[in-house]
Amino acid sequence: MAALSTLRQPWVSRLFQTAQSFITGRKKKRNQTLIAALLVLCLSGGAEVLRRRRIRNKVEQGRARLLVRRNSGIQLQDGVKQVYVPSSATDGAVSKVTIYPTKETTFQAHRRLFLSTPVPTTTRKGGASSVPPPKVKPGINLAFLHQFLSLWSIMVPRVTSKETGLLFLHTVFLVLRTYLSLVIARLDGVIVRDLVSGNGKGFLKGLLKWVAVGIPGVYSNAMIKFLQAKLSIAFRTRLTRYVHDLYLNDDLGYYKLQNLDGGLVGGGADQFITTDIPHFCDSASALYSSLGKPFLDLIVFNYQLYVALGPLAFSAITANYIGTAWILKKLSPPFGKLVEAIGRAEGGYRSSHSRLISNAEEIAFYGGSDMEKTILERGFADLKALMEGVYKLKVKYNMLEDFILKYSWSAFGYLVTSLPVFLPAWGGLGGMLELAAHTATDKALSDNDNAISALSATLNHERQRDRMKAFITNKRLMLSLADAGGRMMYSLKDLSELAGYTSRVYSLISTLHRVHSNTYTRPHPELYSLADVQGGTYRGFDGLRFESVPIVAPALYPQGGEELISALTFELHAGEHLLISGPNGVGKTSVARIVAGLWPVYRGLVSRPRLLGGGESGIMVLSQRPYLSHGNLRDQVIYPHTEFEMKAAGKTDSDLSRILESVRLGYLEAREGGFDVRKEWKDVLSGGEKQRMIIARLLYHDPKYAVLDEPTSAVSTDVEGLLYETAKQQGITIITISSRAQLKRYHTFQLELGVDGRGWEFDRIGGDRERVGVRKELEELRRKVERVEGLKKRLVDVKQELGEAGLVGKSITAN
Ligand SMILES: Nc1ncnc2c1ncn2[C@@H]1O[C@H](COP(=O)(O)OP(=O)(O)OP(=O)(O)O)[C@@H](O)[C@H]1O
Repeated sequence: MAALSTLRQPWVSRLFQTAQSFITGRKKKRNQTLIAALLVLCLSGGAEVLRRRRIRNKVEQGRARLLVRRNSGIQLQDGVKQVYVPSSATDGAVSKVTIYPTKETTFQAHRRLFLSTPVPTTTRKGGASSVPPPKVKPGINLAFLHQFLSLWSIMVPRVTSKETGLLFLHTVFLVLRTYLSLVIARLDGVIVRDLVSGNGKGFLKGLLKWVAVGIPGVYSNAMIKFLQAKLSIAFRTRLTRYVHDLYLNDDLGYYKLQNLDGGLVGGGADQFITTDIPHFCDSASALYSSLGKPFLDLIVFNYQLYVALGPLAFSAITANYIGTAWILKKLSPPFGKLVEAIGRAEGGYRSSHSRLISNAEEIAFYGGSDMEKTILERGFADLKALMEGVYKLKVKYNMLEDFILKYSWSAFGYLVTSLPVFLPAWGGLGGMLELAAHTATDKALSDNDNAISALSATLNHERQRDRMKAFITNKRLMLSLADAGGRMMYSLKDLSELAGYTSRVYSLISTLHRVHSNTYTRPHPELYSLADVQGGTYRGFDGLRFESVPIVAPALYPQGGEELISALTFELHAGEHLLISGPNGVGKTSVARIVAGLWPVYRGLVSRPRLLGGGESGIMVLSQRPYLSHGNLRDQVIYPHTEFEMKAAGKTDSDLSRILESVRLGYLEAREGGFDVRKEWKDVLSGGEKQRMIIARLLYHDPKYAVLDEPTSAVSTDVEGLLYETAKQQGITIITISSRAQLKRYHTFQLELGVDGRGWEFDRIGGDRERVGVRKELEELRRKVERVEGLKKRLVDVKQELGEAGLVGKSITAN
């Protein structure tokens, strides 16, 4: 209590206040200082972060530019790759793209979608069979739905994926646009009403609202187009990466698609990937807005008209839609099929051009431009004829479509909007208003009262204005509805075209899946069918062994292959170099194709090293035609390694210089301006240089075994010896495919193919059998020489006899 009373003293409270103000003042100041300090700290921290980020960006940009120049990327965990691509054509800026590979489990899950199309085909007895028809005609049918949904699962893999966000945003703007159309329809009616009734204030207010609605209107229109393009790119990215993962992997899809599987009709895989996928994506993303928006409009506007005009109008509109859709569907040409046919013709025409580009030099040597022109013109004429046919069909269809959708629908629209006026009992809300107005006027007239008559005239006037407003609003709604309906009907055509693209993209992916999973199930009577591969390959053998393996040239599935060599058997170990020889076309290169897994092992067993490439457990196959890749000089030596892999393997540019030196290509680095220079190497290097470059590649990868197909046909004999010696010194066991007998000296064994047709002989060079063979050949030659000597002697004798008889002139000599 005493303490309390002390506190109540005025001087105490004054002191307390002074202290408090001092403290709060100090506190305020301190707080201010603290805030200022914090602000300075934040600002300087932020500036530092920005500075570091700028430096990091600069370093990263520098490194990225280097990677772009060096044709390389960064390999992350789980096969994730980071590549850099130029993002601006002018300032050399690059942007980072992270590519996630498709998981094997995803492919497995998708197989059931792409390898068996569950199209129910009801048999006559009523039973259902789910066997997929080999080729369903593209069109709006169940197969299309299945194909589209299968592709959709690739384009939008998860609910949480980016594409779902884009679709959602797209939908938001579509709804917004529909809402704005509704607002505009109402506003239109109000403005006309105010104009007719001379209500200036209301008219101006209406105009202002009209302009205000325009701003979100144009924004939503622009966004719809933008999001449609974004969607198309997003779909294309997903599909292209998926296809790349199936196309370019260890299963050699890119080879098998052309040489073993006949699933792709009309154009090569390039046409499908670069043309059909984009067409499909554009068409799919456009369809979402061209179908989604009118669909939404139909629901909203129909409801509005139902309220305004009544159930009769609604039923008439619905019947009109169904009737129109039925007529158009009945009379429309098969757009899906036509699109597919055009795609096929485009593919053929394009592949003729690609062939011309890749064989330009050979064709130029022959002066074959006339022949090539004929081929190209024929291809284009096919395409043109097809396109003209399609456009002719489209003209008729467009006339019918326009007449129905524009003229007959407008007339129908007027009819429906007049319902409340002429048939008020059937005219919904509008009709009810009309009826109410009628009753009021009639009452006024029957009352015969002047004041009420005047009121009735005003009511009449009012009714006319409302009628005008209702008519304008309903007419606009009808126009929007007709537009929406029209777009729905037009999109029937788009849908058919989409079906055509869908069919092509689906056939690409299902063929790739079939190659990837080796699913050839259709039974076939042929002996060597892809559905009847009984042999196998064991990867992990230190050497090369064939056990009763027939060499079979495959035909496109479902046809069977042709046997070239029967049941080949031989075994080879490290250090035993083999020469495979035989006449042209007998199947020498085919042995390499089987080793590399390009062709199937129909019967028997092939055992080979584990990897197809360099290193202790690798076998490398170098083809007859030297392949030079896109990229710089370094890439030619290290192919198929990237620079990143080269560094990971502990190799440097000076190692490459040494290798080039050893194949007598040391001058290239200086002549071409270093390892980073990019050129079209297949045009820059001569035939011999190309072959030496391929040997350099072999020395770089340093495999334990190497199959070389005619590796030195274009190099001089001294270089040939040097190349073989260098490769052997490196410990590479060489299997050469060549019919040149002088290569025997570099090999231990010889495999002769085509002995008595499909036979073969495997023997040690200089071995007993060969020695016996050579001896036999020598004896044969000796016998022939003896016979020649005998003939010569006989000739001299005959001449002598004839001379003595005086029958022959002096012109005959012994020679
Ligand atoms: N992709 C293929 N599909 C079907 N048959 C093929 C294919 N490639 C080659 N052939 C055929 O297989 C046979 C053997 O071809 P291969 O290339 O193995 O002959 P080769 O003995 O190496 O001939 P060359 O000495 O002329 O190089 C030839 O008749 C050829 O026409």
